[in-house]
Amino acid sequence: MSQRPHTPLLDLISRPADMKTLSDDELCQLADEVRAETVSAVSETGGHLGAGLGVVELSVALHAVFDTPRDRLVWDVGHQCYPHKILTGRRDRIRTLRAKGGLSGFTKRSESPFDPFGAGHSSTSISAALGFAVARDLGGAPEHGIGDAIAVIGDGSMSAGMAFEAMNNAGHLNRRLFVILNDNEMSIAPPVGALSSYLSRLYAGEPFQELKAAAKGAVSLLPEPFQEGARRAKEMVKTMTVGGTLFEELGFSYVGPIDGHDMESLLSVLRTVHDRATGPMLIHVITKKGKGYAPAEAARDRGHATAKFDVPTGKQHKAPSNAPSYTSVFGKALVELAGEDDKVCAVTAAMPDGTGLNLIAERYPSRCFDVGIAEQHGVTFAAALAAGGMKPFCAMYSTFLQRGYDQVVHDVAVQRLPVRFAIDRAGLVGADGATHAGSFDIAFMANLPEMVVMAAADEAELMHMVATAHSINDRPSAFRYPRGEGVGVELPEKGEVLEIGKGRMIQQGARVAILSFGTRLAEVEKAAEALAAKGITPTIADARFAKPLDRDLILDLAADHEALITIEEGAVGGFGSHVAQLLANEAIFDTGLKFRSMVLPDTFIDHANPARMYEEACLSAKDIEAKVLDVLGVAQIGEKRA
Ligand SMILES: Cc1ncc(C[n+]2csc(CCOP(=O)(O)OP(=O)(O)O)c2C)c(N)n1
Ligand SMILES: CC(=O)[C@@H](O)[C@H](O)COP(=O)(O)O
Ligand SMILES: [Mg+2]
Repeated sequence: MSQRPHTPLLDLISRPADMKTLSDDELCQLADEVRAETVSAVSETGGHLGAGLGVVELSVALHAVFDTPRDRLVWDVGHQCYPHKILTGRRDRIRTLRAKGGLSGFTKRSESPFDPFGAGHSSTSISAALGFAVARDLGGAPEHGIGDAIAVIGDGSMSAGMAFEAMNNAGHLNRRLFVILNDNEMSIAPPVGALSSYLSRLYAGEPFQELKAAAKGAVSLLPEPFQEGARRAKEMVKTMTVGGTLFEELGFSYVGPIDGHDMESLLSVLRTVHDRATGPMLIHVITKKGKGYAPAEAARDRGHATAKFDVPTGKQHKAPSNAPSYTSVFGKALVELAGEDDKVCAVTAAMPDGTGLNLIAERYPSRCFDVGIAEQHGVTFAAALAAGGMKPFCAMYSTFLQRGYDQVVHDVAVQRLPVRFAIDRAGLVGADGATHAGSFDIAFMANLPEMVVMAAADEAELMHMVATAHSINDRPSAFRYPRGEGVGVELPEKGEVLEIGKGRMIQQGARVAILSFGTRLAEVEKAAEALAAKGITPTIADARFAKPLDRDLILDLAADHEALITIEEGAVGGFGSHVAQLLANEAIFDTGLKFRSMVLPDTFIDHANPARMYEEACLSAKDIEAKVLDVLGVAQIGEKRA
């Protein structure tokens, strides 16, 4: 970080309009201050650091040149938006990032008019910016009007099909639209794929001053001093095997590559394109993830995400762990299986470390596939691996699997192919908030014919479910487990193959039975302790399977108890709904059984730590205890939590 003494300019900037009077030198100074403020804030909050540090100059330059919020600036994923938040009236709350009641870690429409489109999942920005451009041209938002539409998308996010669907449409619609390709040669992990290699080839070995404006019209859009270099670059590009850049072939004018940390280049190119562009334009900006903060620049993930840390050393303050994470238990179990069975293979969509597949990638690299941010392709690719005789484990976060859902239905389930879905980050995930919550997978997987759906109650159960999924060769299966540490149970040497569709009894009690699906079981057991003190001993069972249901277990529990309560870390439509359907169809409600289903509330829950989120969702031990007392008609002393 620059150490030069200066009068703090950031104190004078409460919104981008305040930047309009700053000189270019002052904008450079402002960028240094924004970088220091970003590092300082994230050291206190934790969060996504590296991506934001890489776009500090770009954020300042975009706000200096464009007229936000009238011009709609759309950040892809939104994990790089902290500098943007600092510049757009949220500096006073920047140290509340990702905490309950604080700023979101992503862009969010309800938070600020400077966030015209919310994000969290990748590769949506070009579609959104194009939508704004067309709304503008059709006279939308007549009160304030819509000016320009600008998408800022990273090289990793550019690999997704959705980005290309938008480019395809934008090239055809031919509206004035800016796509800034922020190329830092990083995704969360190093980027993979032919597109990544292509982008590198676009600037390999070229000094930045030799701006390659390969598009016919683009040369004239560049500032005078750059035009000669650009002409030469254009000649050079003509000699390449491709006829022009891929982006030009799609109907965009291409400008770049530009050094995204050189404010002078950024400002002059953005001013020129701002003044002269008529159609869609792609500006290729080269940046460094983690730029300007040495510990981030040196980290394997370039500081992509961090816990709170000490600024001078970069040392992160991580709470000591008491148990292995579910992710690592899954990753190790899969490596073991892959050692025993050479048909086992694995697919991740740009999350090798996050899903634990880094372990199999290291040990059996030829059987682990990082397909990039391409969940749809990843699922279909896994389907065909299965059709071709392999045993694929498709490991995705619950929230990102949503993007591959048609492929789950059409390519996997309809064809009854034995893809094993390892669904990580199931349930509420904490600081990433609503966009990343794994709330829907039980519902959207369990409604598919023949799909086997399991949820692990603890990390030993997860090992059994990996083994069980491996053994299912005639249909698809899925097992879900949450973010974070397990409960600390002893791990078996090897996972056991479970009997399909059979749950397990945890405790035999009377009057009320609690049937848990997944890791709420620990809270159920806590609630049972509190209930024991009140003379109530609930029966507790772990369903293990949402599909097929353990009919015998459920019907026995229903027959032997006054009340049956189901609980799961998922939205309505999941496990509890399937149990209710069974009870209704078997006319069990006619017998007077009291049935309650505890699910996530029908609302999107904002970021907080997971325990707080589950309290808000009324799925914690206290809520389970209250539900039992309520269903049994036992009077409760004390107040109900608001
Ligand atoms: C659909 C989807 N899949 C996966 C992710 C997880 N994810 C968040 S950021 C990221 C990497 C993005 O890389 P890039 O766009 O190059 O941005 P950078 O972090 O390099 O600035 C990934 C894989 C996501 N947010 N959305
Ligand atoms: C921005 C994004 O989508 C990812 O970086 C995500 O925040 C990762 O989540 P985990 O921390 O649970 O791996
Ligand atoms: Mg990147």
